[in-house]
This record gives sequence, C-alpha cells and structure tokens, in this order.
Amino acid sequence: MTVLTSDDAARGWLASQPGVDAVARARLERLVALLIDENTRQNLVSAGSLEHVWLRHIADSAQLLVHVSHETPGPWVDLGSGAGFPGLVIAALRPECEVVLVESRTRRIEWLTRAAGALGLDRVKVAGARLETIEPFRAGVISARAFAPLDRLLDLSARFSTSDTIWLLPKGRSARDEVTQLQGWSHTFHVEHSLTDAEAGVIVGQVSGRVSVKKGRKR
Ligand SMILES: C[S@@+](CC[C@H](N)C(=O)[O-])C[C@H]1O[C@@H](n2cnc3c(N)ncnc32)[C@H](O)[C@@H]1O
Repeated sequence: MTVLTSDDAARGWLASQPGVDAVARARLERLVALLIDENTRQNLVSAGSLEHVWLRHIADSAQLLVHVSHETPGPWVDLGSGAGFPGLVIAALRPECEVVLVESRTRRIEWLTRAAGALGLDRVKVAGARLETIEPFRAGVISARAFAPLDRLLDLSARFSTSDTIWLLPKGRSARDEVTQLQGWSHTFHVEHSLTDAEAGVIVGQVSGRVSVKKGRKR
C-alpha cells in the first residue's frame, strides 16, 4: 500500500500520473498560489494544512482520478466544494470535463468563480446555492469531501445519481463504518485506501436506489 507522506512525495506522485503534463502542473501551481493568497482574506483551509498543501489538498483531491477512467462521462459534481477540494483540482487536471461545484457560502462562491476564471477553466460551473435547492440533473461522477455523513449525503444528493453515476467520497477514518452502517440503499460501495493518509479511506461505488429496511427482526 502506497501512502504519500510529504509534499515532495505528493508532487512526485502527481507528476507520474497519466495526463499530468507541464500545463496541468502549472495550473496546480497557480491554484496553490491563489489559495495561499485568498486564505489571508478568508478562512478557506486551516493555516496548518497549507504547510503541506500538496499532500493535504492537491494530491488528496487528485487521487480520486485513480478510480475513474478518462472516458467516464461528466458532469462531475462536487458537493460542498468550499476551498475547491476536490472539485477545482479535478477541473485543473481534466479541463475538458464539465465540473459543477456546489457551494452555498457567498465568499466561497466568489472564490471558486474567481479561481476557475484565473485558471482558464471554462467548463467549471459554480452552482452557488444550497444543494437542497438545486434542480436535479444526471451526474456522471459525484464527489464530496468533508461534506456530510454517508447516509445524509445520499438523502441529499441521490436525486443527481443514476445507476451509472460513480460516487467518490474521501472519508477519513470513518469510511468503513459509514459503509457498514448504511441502510436503506442498494449500492456497490467499497472502501479504497487513501494515498495521503494511512488511516483514511475513500468510498467508491454506485447506487441503484432505495430499498426498504425491515425493522425489528432478530437473528
Ligand atoms: C467542511 S467544508 C469542506 C470543503 C471542501 N470540500 C474541503 O474538503 O476542503 C464543507 C463545505 O460545504 C458547504 N456546504 C455545507 N452545507 C451545504 C449545502 N447544503 N449546500 C451547499 N454547500 C454546503 C460549506 O459552506 C463548506 O464550504
């Protein structure tokens, strides 16, 4: 199991990924510079995490691409994008893919819009509203980092999912428990290990719909 433990290792890993050419790396460098600057004005990410920004935010986001193929159709919908993780990193690495960033806080909406513009990511759409109010559409991929527990995430966003939609959910240490305890959904979720944290997992899978849960049965 590979686990990256430093910014140097994270940058080396990124450079080795298919399709991550000099242009893509330059886009990520620019994103990091913009983030560090904006973080002096609003609290997008913790100051401590900026000391390891390539590991904690850039590689942590980019690792999701390992679980989809280049042909996986969009749009890629990132829920609760906040500072832009993972959504802006995905857009920077796959500029041809339509990426929808869902975010409700005004200053973060402004940041996401500005950053996407500065990076020339014209296939990024910032859906600046509460997720609950957004008209449903069919997502090719749904991602969400630090947004909501799995059961709530499904309740909020399954309306964007078809049985083909791939869900990619970086979940920290709770990943396995969240999948085990999930009830009421027919799904193929499993947990992949995180490349950036030995204790963390990424929930990967598809959802085919709700199922009824029988209550009160004892084995
Ligand atoms: C903890 S932050 C995580 C941000 C980012 N995904 C990351 O990992 O760095 C959660 C983000 O979700 C946004 N958010 C929370 N509830 C939301 C909702 N119902 N609709 C849209 N955005 C929401 C918050 O404003 C915040 O920016």
